[in-house]
Amino acid sequence: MSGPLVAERLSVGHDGRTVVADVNLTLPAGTVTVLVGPNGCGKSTMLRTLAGLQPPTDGHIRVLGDPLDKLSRRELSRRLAFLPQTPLVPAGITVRELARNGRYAHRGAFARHTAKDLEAVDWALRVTNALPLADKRMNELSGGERQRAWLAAVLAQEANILLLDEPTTYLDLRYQIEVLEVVRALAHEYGMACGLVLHDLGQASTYADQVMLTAGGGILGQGEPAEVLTSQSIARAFGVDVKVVRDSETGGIACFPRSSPN
Ligand SMILES: Nc1ncnc2c1ncn2[C@@H]1O[C@H](COP(=O)(O)OP(=O)(O)OP(=O)(O)O)[C@@H](O)[C@H]1O
Repeated sequence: MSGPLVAERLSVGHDGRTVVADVNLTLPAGTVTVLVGPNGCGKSTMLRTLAGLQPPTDGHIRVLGDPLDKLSRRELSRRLAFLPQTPLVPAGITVRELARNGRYAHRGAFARHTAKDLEAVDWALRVTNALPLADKRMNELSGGERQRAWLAAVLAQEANILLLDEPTTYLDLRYQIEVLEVVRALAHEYGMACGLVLHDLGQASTYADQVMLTAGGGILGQGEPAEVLTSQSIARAFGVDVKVVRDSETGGIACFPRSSPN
């Protein structure tokens, strides 16, 4: 499979210690890929490595055909946008200013914003339903509003690839759905390659075109949610005995515990 983001025989980790080994992964254009797995299995490490924020312990990553480690920070930012779990908010900044900062990769450090920059910012604010928040300061927003503002900022970057680390954390159900609907639209309507980490297997199976199940230092399954997220694979990955019920309309699953974890 080809795609804007391709990793071959990728191993990731920290301080020379490999956390996930030997992964082949493609994020195709126009699809949502969701990484799931137990706490500490290496999902964030994987995403940060794919985003170029830390080097792999082994293997190769290509971004739009070019080796990631050969791209300048600015060139990489034009191709790939990353939203970490807890991004730091610059003091006193408004939502529109934050989104404008997302245009950094498209202009010089001291250059003025062009009409194209302003257009991209407006588009990003509109798509994320953040236009009504545009002139509010980030520190005046609720968690859900702030998350939409961050999403607008990474969208304003107009990258081909979007990586989001647990974008639904701290959000109530409505905002979780809203963020996931935006991500799905970005993939299916705008052709972006979206990769995100989620803990909720129901949401992962509903919104993912492909799922990657990580545990025990490797990949237990990769493919369509219905193939990957079974009671057997969930038992192996999470050490829990669950009955998996699939909703025929949405493809989403619900997990019902059959016994307590030991
Ligand atoms: N900066 C770091 N330095 C050293 N080890 C780290 C660092 N960050 C994470 N780790 C370790 O790497 C492993 C994987 O962590 P990671 O955060 O990638 O897991 P995760 O699957 O995202 O977990 P969670 O679901 O809890 O967010 C863990 O053992 C963790 O302790």
